[in-house]
Amino acid sequence: MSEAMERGNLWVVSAPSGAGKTSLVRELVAHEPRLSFSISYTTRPPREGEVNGRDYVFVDEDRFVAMIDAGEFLEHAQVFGNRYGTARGQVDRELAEGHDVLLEIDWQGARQVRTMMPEGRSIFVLPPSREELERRLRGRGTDSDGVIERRLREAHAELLQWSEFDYAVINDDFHRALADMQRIVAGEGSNLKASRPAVGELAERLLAETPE
Ligand SMILES: Nc1ncnc2c1ncn2[C@@H]1O[C@H](COP(=O)(O)OP(=O)(O)OP(=O)(O)O)[C@@H](O)[C@H]1O
Ligand SMILES: Nc1nc2c(ncn2[C@@H]2O[C@H](COP(=O)(O)O)[C@@H](O)[C@H]2O)c(=O)[nH]1
Repeated sequence: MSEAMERGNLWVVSAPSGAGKTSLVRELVAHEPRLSFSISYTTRPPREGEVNGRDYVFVDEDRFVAMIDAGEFLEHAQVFGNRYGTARGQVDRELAEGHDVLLEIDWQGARQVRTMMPEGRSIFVLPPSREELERRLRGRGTDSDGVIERRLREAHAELLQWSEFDYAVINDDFHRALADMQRIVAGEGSNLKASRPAVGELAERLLAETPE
């Protein structure tokens, strides 16, 4: 008699733009063979160096709306003036095959996933300061000043959600943050209840530094 395959775990990672979640998640997935990264769909134009099907599936507005109408998204949202969404089929398949799946999505998507898949676990990544967040966005060199300013403005709305997540990681030192994420996905991390005082203090400071 064959044993029933154990379903994989769903992980959601969110953070203000520029906090470093993509960099952390890429490293995490590279070191964790059990974990697969869900490639999102977006209407945002590709940045230099981004590859269709690796970084995102880049689609136009009509295709995105057709996918919404066909119920193909697990979650989707308008973020910084573009649409982003997670295709349901791939995630369901991976989980059914026993793989853990990681979604890197904004707070609106995280909220939708929390409602539909409450068994999922979520991680919020915080930058060490607003100044460092801006330095990282500018240093990345991928966005115009206008886009960077919009992302910094909208950091406030993202930061307001920190306490809705199960875990928080402060991305000050990259390797320490990566090690924290590795512990969390291995089931050995301290949840937010345990790390709440330090994280709460930083989150409040960041909220004060990033006006609405
Ligand atoms: N701990 C760190 N220290 C210094 N720089 C970092 C650190 N983590 C990430 N970075 C850098 O900060 C920049 C932003 O990182 P990244 O693109 O991963 O952010 P993000 O949160 O995914 O942003 P977005 O939501 O816009 O995609 C990158 O240039 C990255 O190399
Ligand atoms: N709700 C969703 N948000 C997503 C998804 N994929 C990415 N994102 C978020 O968008 C912003 C901007 O990303 P960028 O690549 O343009 O810098 C970032 O905060 C992501 O978390 C998704 O499928 N759904």
